[in-house]
Amino acid sequence: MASFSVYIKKKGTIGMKLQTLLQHLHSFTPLTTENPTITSIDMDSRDVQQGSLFVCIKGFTVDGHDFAEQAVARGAVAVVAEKPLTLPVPVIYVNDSRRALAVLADAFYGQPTHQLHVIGVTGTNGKTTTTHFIERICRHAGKKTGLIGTINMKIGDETYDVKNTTPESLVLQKMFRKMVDAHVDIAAMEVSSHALHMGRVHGCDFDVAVFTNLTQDHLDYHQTMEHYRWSKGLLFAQLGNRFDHQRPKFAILNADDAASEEYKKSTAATVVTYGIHHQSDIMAKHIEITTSGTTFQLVTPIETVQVKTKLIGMFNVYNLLAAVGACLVSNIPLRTIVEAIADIEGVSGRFEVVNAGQPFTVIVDYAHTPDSLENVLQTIQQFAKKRIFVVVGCGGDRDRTKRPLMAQIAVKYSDVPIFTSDNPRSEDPMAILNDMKQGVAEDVVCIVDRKEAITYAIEQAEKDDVVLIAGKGHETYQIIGKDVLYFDDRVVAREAIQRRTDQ
Ligand SMILES: CC(=O)N[C@H]1[C@@H](OP(=O)(O)OP(=O)(O)OC[C@H]2O[C@@H](n3ccc(=O)[nH]c3=O)[C@H](O)[C@@H]2O)O[C@H](CO)[C@@H](O)[C@@H]1O[C@H](C)C(=O)N[C@@H](C)C(=O)N[C@H](CCC(=O)O)C(=O)O
Ligand SMILES: Nc1ncnc2c1ncn2[C@@H]1O[C@H](COP(=O)(O)OP(=O)(O)OP(=O)(O)O)[C@@H](O)[C@H]1O
Ligand SMILES: N[C@H](CCC[C@H](N)C(=O)O)C(=O)O
Ligand SMILES: [Mg+2]
Repeated sequence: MASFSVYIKKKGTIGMKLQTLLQHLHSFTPLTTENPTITSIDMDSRDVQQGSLFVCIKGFTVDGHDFAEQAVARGAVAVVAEKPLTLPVPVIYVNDSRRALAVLADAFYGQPTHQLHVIGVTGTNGKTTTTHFIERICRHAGKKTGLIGTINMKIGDETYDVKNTTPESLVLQKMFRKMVDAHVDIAAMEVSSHALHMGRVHGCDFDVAVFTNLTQDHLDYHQTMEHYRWSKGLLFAQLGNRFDHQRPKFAILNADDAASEEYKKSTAATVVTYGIHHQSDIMAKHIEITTSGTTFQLVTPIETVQVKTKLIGMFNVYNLLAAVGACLVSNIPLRTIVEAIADIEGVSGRFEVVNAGQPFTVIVDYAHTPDSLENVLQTIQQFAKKRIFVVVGCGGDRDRTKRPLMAQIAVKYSDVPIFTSDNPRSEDPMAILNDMKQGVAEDVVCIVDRKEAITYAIEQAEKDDVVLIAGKGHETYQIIGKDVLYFDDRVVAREAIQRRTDQ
């Protein structure tokens, strides 16, 4: 709360004196005595308006320092930089401008996470699903909620577009401020390994940290599984190292995933475990999955209750257990949680059924990792009466080593695998398909155009078959080269079904 008193809000604009703001950069001795009023902080020169403090970030693509002059021309009154710059406004030099940005943003927006109950969810798969479950349970309990993740950011019903699963610190702190101003009680957010490693969440005062699972993804960025596991572990290691009984911190860990042992050791927070196979604080027992839903006995330290949900798939039982753990330590009554779970429909693009009256089942799912693809296909195998088709591709400019693995899984668990493009980005779509083919011995149908691939599957499918369209889920675009083209698996599938019906 220290800086809250200096956070000024007048006539719709906010402002803070430069010298006051700089006091938060503790290791820094200001070289300037100038003291302009800072009305915004920006990391993108194109967003700068009069009164901005522009922070130069060395990116993966370009160097923000190269845009400092442009930022000043647009009205920046001070600049934070790592390298010498000659500018007509004060320049504040720091060793690490991304880290400085996190500190400044937290201070500028009045340390909003100190005034919110923040639940962070990390793990390879299930972050979006689990945060959405937490949001729905909290709403059912009458709480005003905030949500940050892959699909969008939300305050109550209001939605905001996102570029990243976990945005940069500046975007995050601004959103948390908005949440505090809107009287949000609980915010649930996805915390990606990239964000943890790049320090996008420095300054976020999490109350609860949740771990879903760890399997292969993002080796393009992390290089090794050890680095990936360690990066995710930062959420637990940074969860506060003191026992503030007014504001206890909790780590909710998946006892069935080996990485939890490491995370348990790295956190000083109270650990609550959940699981199905290993003894844990919160457990699901006697699980029964049918095509219309799942029931299980939910064992908690409070009491054991029966749970009924419309969701299917063992992975969703795990996601529910993670959400139950997060909500219980956030003081949501168990009975309310169970009531809410009974109402939960799926999450957009996650095991989403496309029904246009066809005699076979079409499912769109965001599985884009080997483990998620395997989980989804295993779930489909449990209810499929006839053949399973899978239309799948792998993203360009992403972990190449997962391509042959995903291909192998598609072939292993389906009768008709069809390899196609996901988001090729800057890569040659044929080269991605070739990487996939390296994983399989036999010839697989390859149709580079995703629309054609989906259409092909739908035209071949017969009564009681299941068509899984994997990888893009809720996405409403396809990135080919630098072009972001409108594309929605659900719409393409529906149109293909319609064309077939009309024939
Ligand atoms: C590899 C990576 O993480 N890149 C992130 C990075 O972009 P970048 O380094 O390329 O930025 P840049 O374009 O070089 O720009 C550098 C600086 O110059 C500034 N600039 C640039 C142009 C200009 O005209 N003026 C200007 O000031 C930029 O605003 C920026 O401050 O910084 C950007 C701003 O924070 C991010 O949006 C961007 O995420 C890109 C879109 C991305 O795809 N990231 C992926 C890998 C990612 O982070 N994924 C995880 C989720 C994974 C999961 O769900 O499992 C995520 O959290 O999203
Ligand atoms: N707990 C889980 N374990 C394994 N697979 C899962 C789990 N939950 C969901 N999945 C599968 O992973 C896909 C992605 O789920 P979700 O979007 O919740 O994950 P995420 O962690 O948010 O992914 P991203 O890293 O892209 O943000 C789902 O469509 C489903 O196929
Ligand atoms: N958060 C994931 C999403 C991948 C979705 C998939 N459709 C792709 O483009 O690879 C990533 O950025 O790696
Ligand atoms: Mg997500």
